[in-house]
Parts: sequence; structure tokens; C-alpha cells
Amino acid sequence: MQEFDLFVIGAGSGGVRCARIAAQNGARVAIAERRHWGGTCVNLGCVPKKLMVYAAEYGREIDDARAYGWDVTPGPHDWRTLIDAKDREIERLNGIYVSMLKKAGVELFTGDARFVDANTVEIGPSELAPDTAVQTVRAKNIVIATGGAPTRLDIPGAEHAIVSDDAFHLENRPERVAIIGSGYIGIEFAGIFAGLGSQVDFVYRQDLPLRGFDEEMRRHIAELVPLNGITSHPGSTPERIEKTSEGYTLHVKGGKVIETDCVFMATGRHPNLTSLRLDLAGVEVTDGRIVTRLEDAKTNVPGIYAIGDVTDTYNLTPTAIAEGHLLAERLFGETGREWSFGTTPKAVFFSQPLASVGLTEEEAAEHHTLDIYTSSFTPMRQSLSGRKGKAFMKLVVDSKSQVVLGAHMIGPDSPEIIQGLAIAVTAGLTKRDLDRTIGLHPTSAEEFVTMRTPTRHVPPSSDKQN
Ligand SMILES: Cc1cc2nc3c(=O)[nH]c(=O)nc-3n(C[C@H](O)[C@H](O)[C@H](O)COP(=O)(O)OP(=O)(O)OC[C@H]3O[C@@H](n4cnc5c(N)ncnc54)[C@H](O)[C@@H]3O)c2cc1C
Ligand SMILES: NC(=O)c1ccc[n+]([C@@H]2O[C@H](COP(=O)([O-])OP(=O)(O)OC[C@H]3O[C@@H](n4cnc5c(N)ncnc54)[C@H](O)[C@@H]3O)[C@@H](O)[C@H]2O)c1
Repeated sequence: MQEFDLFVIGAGSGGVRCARIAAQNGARVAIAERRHWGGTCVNLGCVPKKLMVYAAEYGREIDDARAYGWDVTPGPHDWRTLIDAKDREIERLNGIYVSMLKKAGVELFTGDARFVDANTVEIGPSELAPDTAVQTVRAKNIVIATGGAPTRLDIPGAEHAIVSDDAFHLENRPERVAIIGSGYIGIEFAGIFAGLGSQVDFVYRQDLPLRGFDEEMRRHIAELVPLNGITSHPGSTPERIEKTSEGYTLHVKGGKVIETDCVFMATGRHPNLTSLRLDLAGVEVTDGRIVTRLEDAKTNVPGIYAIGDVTDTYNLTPTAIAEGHLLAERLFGETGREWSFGTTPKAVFFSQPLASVGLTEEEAAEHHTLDIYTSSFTPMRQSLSGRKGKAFMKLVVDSKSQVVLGAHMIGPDSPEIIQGLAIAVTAGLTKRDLDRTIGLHPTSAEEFVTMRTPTRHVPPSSDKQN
């Protein structure tokens, strides 16, 4: 039986980084993958999603270009060309992941991995390797990096709905799509399908999309949604889906019905745990996820660790990578590097993207007196084309120390701008630093260094309650 210092289950963002860094530090390392090398981000997440966001955006830009003198008319969009080109790119990236791991000296197992006991793993057939013989290996350390999968609502007719995994491989682009859920995936795909020419119904339970983001930013996003030709249905709880001769009918609580060609459930994700046989290793599961300590990724069983989406903590690629890197260094190398998980930036790649770093106004107001700075303007690139939709920026500043607790932006290039600002916020940026920074003109980003007067002052919410 082969023996390793480290065995990683799952070759996604976190697992690949953990295996590679451990091997580069001299450990004898193996990794198992059952479905696709590179995991969700590369195959069914960030990368194909962003390529599709670009595809949708090109259509809008062709439209804008006419106002700048170009004799062009967009569409119709050829879905097949996009999907085939996207698949070729993903295949190329899969190859890079495999060769990167091999080059680092990591041994690769293709198949479904599961525990035999706390130090033994068995790898059996999977969709990527249906004919593989069962192999058993032992390891001093085992990392569970199995990620997550889309969650389907348990409503009658749920089997008629697609989830994000399916959306990347549809044969044709549906003319009408009803998207359930207004988290990251719901709103990003609403923008994608609308941009490619589909009629989109955006169905969600709350009053505003993107729960968890700054309330004011959510209000601005909600105003931008209809400008993209998307029909919003806030406050709508789905009840059942029926197949009809024309397509599907989505029934919503209160009697509303939505006729569509495709119901897309973007209703969250859950950790991949079911086939792991965690009970044989004694790993505890709480509320469907493996609970770990963020600082060392330890589970309740010595020598078994968990990183990334399987812990249901941050559920983003850069944090899974950071967790994997940190763990590998802690086990086999130097541990000098610090990571600021608290200032993890976030972006929602909608047609008017939203990006944020740090605290929302609501979170910050729990403990601080705040100066809130805001700015709303029409991006210059829209000035000739007349494309609707204002950019909006917001700074959440602690009144006393002048430390910038949060920075938020909706508008063109906001993810690129906020990534830059995230460095400054992580380094302890104050409003005074922004005030003494010279702008870069003409850009949208310069607005962050020219907001002089607070829009409002906000007392701590504890004061409001008294
Ligand atoms: C549509 C979509 C868009 C996204 N967009 C973004 C984005 O723009 N930015 C961002 O930061 N994040 C994004 N995410 C989230 C991001 O993809 C995840 O947070 C990230 O991939 C998590 O990495 P991970 O290593 O924890 O798991 P994963 O990348 O999911 O990797 C886990 C791997 O383990 C394998 N596996 C599972 N069980 C077993 C087993 N028993 N044996 C062997 N292998 C197994 C799986 O096949 C998978 O390849 C997106 C997600 C989705 C679904
Ligand atoms: N740009 C990015 O970084 C990016 C993009 C996509 C996904 N992701 C990651 O993937 C995760 C999953 O994305 P997601 O959009 O599926 O999840 P989410 O948690 O962001 O949103 C889920 C949505 O489903 C709704 N919902 C849940 N249960 C429901 C029910 N019973 N009935 C009706 N609606 C219900 C929620 O109200 C919410 O609107 C995200 O949390 C994020 O971490 C990140």
C-alpha cells in the first residue's frame, strides 16, 4: 500500500494549492479528483462565468459603439460558438492544472475518494474514471477539499429546473429564463442571459437582491436590474414548477405564475460530503459542513483538515487558495506569511458590477460612529451612447479614527478598482490618506479620492436602541 505525508481529497482551488505547496516543501503528496481537475472555479464557476459575462458585455458594447461612429449592429448571438470556445479554454486550463501538479511531484489519483479510517483512503471509480480499479492508500495527514454543489429547492417539479452546473452546457440559449434566487449566481446569470438576448424573470424572496451586501448598494443594484431588460419579482417564494406544451410554468406563493422556457435555481450551494464516509474517520459534521478553526484548518480528528467551500465559510476561490497555502506551509514549511481574511474583497459580476471590501454600513454601525461618503455619477463611457445606469460609490469611515472600514462600488471596472483599494484597506487606510492622494484623471476610480464632505453621519446602532 502506498504511503504519503499528505493526501488531498479534491483538486479544486484549495486542494491544488495545498498539494503543490506541500510537495514543493519536500513532502510526499498525493491528490484525488473525481470529476474535473481545477475544481468548480475553473470548470463550473468563476472562469466560465466570467467568459460568459464578457460575451454578454460585448453585445452591449457593440450597441454603445454606434454612438461613437461605428457602423455595427449586435446579434443575433451564436450560443454554440461561445460554449465551444469556452470549453476549449477550460480544457486548456485543466491540462495546466494537471501538469502543474505533476511538475511539483504530486501523485495524481483519478476517482472518488472516501475514508476507510482516519489514516486510510480508498479511491474508486467516478465519472472521470469509470473503469478505475479501487486503490487504497495511507497518509499521515489528510485534507478534505471537496468543495460544494448547487442546492435545488425541494418543491414539486424541481426536477424540471436547471442549476449553475447545467447552465454552462445548455444546447441552446433559452429565449425565456426564470432565475430563482438573488445571490451571486442568480444576479450574475440574470445579467448574462439578458445580455445575450434572453427574456429574464428574476424571482426572489427578499425585497432586495444580494442579501449580506451593504443595504444602500443593494437598493442601487435593484434599480439597475430593470435597465438591463430584466423583470424583477421581489418578495416571491416559488411554490412549484409545471411542464407545459410551451415550456414551463413557475408558480409563486400568492398566485403569480411565470411562463418560461427554463427555470434556473440559483438557490445556494452545500458542501460535498455524502460519499466521503466521514463516519469511518470520525470527522464531525455540523449543519451539513465540516467545522474547522480558520487559523489551522483542523477538524476534530488529529491529522485530518478541511479547507475551502466544504467548510462553508467564505466560499470564494482566493480564500480557498489562501487556506490551502497556509495549511501546507504550516505542516511542511515556513509559516511567515499572514493573510487578512477579514478584508477579503467581493465582487458580483453583474452588467453593472458591484464590488466591496470591508464592512457594510450596517455592520460598521454596530460598533462605530460613522461618516458616510457617497457619490453617484454617469460613467463617461456612457455619455455619448446614452446607456442608462449610474455608477455609485460609498466609503464607510470611522468618525473618530478616520479609518476606512468599508469601500463599495457599483459601476464599470468596480472589481478592478476595489481590488486596488483592498490593499489599502488591508494596510489600514484612513480617509486622510485618500484626501492626500492625487487623482488619476479622467477615471471613475478618482472619485474615491475626491469625496470631500460626508453625505451623512451615523451614530452607533446601540445608541439608536437607547
Ligand atoms: C457559478 C459559480 C461562479 C463562481 N464565481 C466565483 C467568482 O467569480 N469568484 C470567486 O472567488 N468564487 C466564485 N465561485 C466560488 C468558487 O468557485 C469556490 O469558492 C471555489 O471553487 C472553492 O474551492 P474549493 O477548493 O473549496 O472547492 P472546489 O473548487 O469545488 O473543488 C472541490 C473538488 O473536489 C472534488 N471532489 C469532491 N468530492 C470528491 C471525492 N470524494 N473524491 C475526489 N474528488 C472529490 C470535486 O470534483 C471538485 O473538483 C463561483 C462558484 C460558482 C458555482
Ligand atoms: N462573484 C463571486 O465571487 C461568486 C459568484 C458565484 C458564486 N459565488 C459563491 O457561490 C456561492 C453560491 O452562490 P448562490 O448565488 O447559489 O448562493 P447565495 O447564497 O449567494 O444565494 C442564494 C439565493 O437563493 C435564495 N434561496 C435560498 N433558499 C431559498 C428558498 N428555499 N426559496 C427561495 N429562495 C431561496 C436566497 O435567498 C438567495 O437569494 C456564493 O455564496 C458565493 O460564495 C461567488
